[in-house]
Amino acid sequence: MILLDGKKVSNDIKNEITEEVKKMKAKGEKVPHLAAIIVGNDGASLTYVASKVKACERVGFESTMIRMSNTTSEIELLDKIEELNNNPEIDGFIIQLPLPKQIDTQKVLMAVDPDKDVDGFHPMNFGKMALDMSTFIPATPFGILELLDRYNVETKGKHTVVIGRSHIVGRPMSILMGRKGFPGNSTVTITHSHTKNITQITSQADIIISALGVPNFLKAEMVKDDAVIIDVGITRVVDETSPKGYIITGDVDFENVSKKASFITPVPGGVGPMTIAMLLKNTLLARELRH
Ligand SMILES: Nc1nc2c(c(=O)[nH]1)N[C@@H](CN(C=O)c1ccc(C(=O)N[C@@H](CCC(=O)O)C(=O)O)cc1)CN2
Repeated sequence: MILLDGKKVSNDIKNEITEEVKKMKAKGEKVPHLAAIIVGNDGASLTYVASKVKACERVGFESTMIRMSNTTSEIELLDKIEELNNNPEIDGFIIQLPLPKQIDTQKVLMAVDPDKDVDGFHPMNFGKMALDMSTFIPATPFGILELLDRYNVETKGKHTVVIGRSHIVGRPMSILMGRKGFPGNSTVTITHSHTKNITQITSQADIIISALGVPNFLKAEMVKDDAVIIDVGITRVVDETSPKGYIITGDVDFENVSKKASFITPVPGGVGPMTIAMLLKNTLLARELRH
């Protein structure tokens, strides 16, 4: 079994981006600037945005974090988005998800200038991705493609089963794994909460990408020998004995599934760190497209 080490690969990517930024600085160019809007006080979301800001500092990007209260109205958020759309200093920005209930997420994401949409969530960018056009690919699926690429995991002609159909991971992942090129060219099945007899489907898969958010959902008996396992789950499970009071748990029963897998991502240290690295890549791309 080979561990797909997202922590290591994301560090490699950050080092590569740092070199690009040094070249920009040497030419007297302005460095990429990422902004992140966070609405509310969700602990996990605050951690992720803090990691994004830290990653920007590490590679030499500028960053701006905008905190808005939990009671922010949709109009107030749309005004802030308009401000960022029109701010020439900002190359790309994200709105950290999930958003509080009073805000229509889809409406908000559609308000982002597609050229600054470094999360790749705007329908125009999603459509471009589906049509194999060059665009911002959502960071988590982009990170998974990069991991498969850097570890030379064969995807052509394989059967990929995606568990979960979220707009952020499952849906784009299913499109990307089936597209022409590498990684891709695989035959994709997408499963969700209404899928019947899921074990029958997962046990035929060469590659399983689980983005369900149910701790230890994928058991060894659901997986065939030598399958490639990508675990996108990052659930915080209460654990009084750990210093933080919780442990991060993936969708995959790692201890048992890893004994059968050919390649597997750990949680933590797998797909999560790749998400941040690929957001930086998208921000670099946004900067290049604007200049
Ligand atoms: N606007 C967005 N919102 C959300 C996205 C996104 O891509 N754009 N994805 C997730 C959250 N996310 C980034 O925003 C994210 C999740 C997890 C990690 C990560 O590095 N996880 C670590 C564990 C960290 C921990 O202690 O909690 C790991 O897996 O090793 C990074 C980014 C939803 N929202």
